[in-house]
Amino acid sequence: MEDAKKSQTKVIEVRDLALKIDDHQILSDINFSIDTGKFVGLIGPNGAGKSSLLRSLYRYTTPTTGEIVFLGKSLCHYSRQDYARQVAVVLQEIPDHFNLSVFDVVAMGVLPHKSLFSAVSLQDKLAVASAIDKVGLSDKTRQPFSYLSGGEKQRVLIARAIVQQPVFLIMDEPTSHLDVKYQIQIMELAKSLNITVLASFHDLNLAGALCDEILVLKEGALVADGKPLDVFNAQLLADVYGVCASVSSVSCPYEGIEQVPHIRYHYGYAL
Ligand SMILES: Nc1ncnc2c1ncn2[C@@H]1O[C@H](COP(=O)(O)OP(=O)(O)OP(=O)(O)O)[C@@H](O)[C@H]1O
Repeated sequence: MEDAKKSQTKVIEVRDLALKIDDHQILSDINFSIDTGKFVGLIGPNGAGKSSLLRSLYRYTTPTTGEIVFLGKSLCHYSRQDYARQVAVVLQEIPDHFNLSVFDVVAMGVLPHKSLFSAVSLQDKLAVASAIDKVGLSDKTRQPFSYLSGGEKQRVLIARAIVQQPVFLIMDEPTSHLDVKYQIQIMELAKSLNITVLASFHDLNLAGALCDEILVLKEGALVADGKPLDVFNAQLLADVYGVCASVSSVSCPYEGIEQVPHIRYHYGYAL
């Protein structure tokens, strides 16, 4: 089974996906796949359907039509627990983990791997402590989660995902509460996990610098996908976001990538 998982080149395939709620067509005709180990950014303006698409992928929402295939098998053939063991989710809304400490919230990451009533082992505790350290919150390990700032809570949820050791990590605007240092740190951390990631972004320069591939949603449809340098251009930014911008190519700090796009917005054009 482990070997079968590793040999899959595609972690996720989305085929002809559409989502309609009441009379509202939220997503239509979505087709894409993500290869193992890729870090993919999902971008698009407010209301484009990014969260709706991600919700379908982590099984919160059932698409109206189409199919999602995870590691070669249709999602409907996975039990909830089996899927939860392999897919971690970090959301922009921060759940209120009433009365739980930072340690307890991060330790929830080991639960999908445990049978009912089995205890958290010493090895689990070390993994939890190590993940808390990685996100820079060791000094807050015993603090109640509810006392943390929005950015600190977000970092705790990333630590929980690290502990879960998923095959696939889905992140819905994970940097929305973070200051610029932690925006970069958290996304670099997600990248360093060397797992397959699909993350939605509003910061296009951050997405362009970090992602192997970009998916662009507009009004519920996938209008572009490819490498950041191929996707980001002035025409696309005008068409999708209605902004005037120029895109240049700059050298990249990350190993294996030579050039990344850099977007410069021109303000005042809408006046
Ligand atoms: N349960 C629902 N019922 C009706 N409409 C919905 C529902 N969920 C989402 N929508 C609508 O679907 C569209 C896409 O919403 P979604 O939250 O997926 O967009 P988004 O790209 O994530 O936006 P943002 O960048 O603002 O977070 C919006 O018009 C939203 O109002």
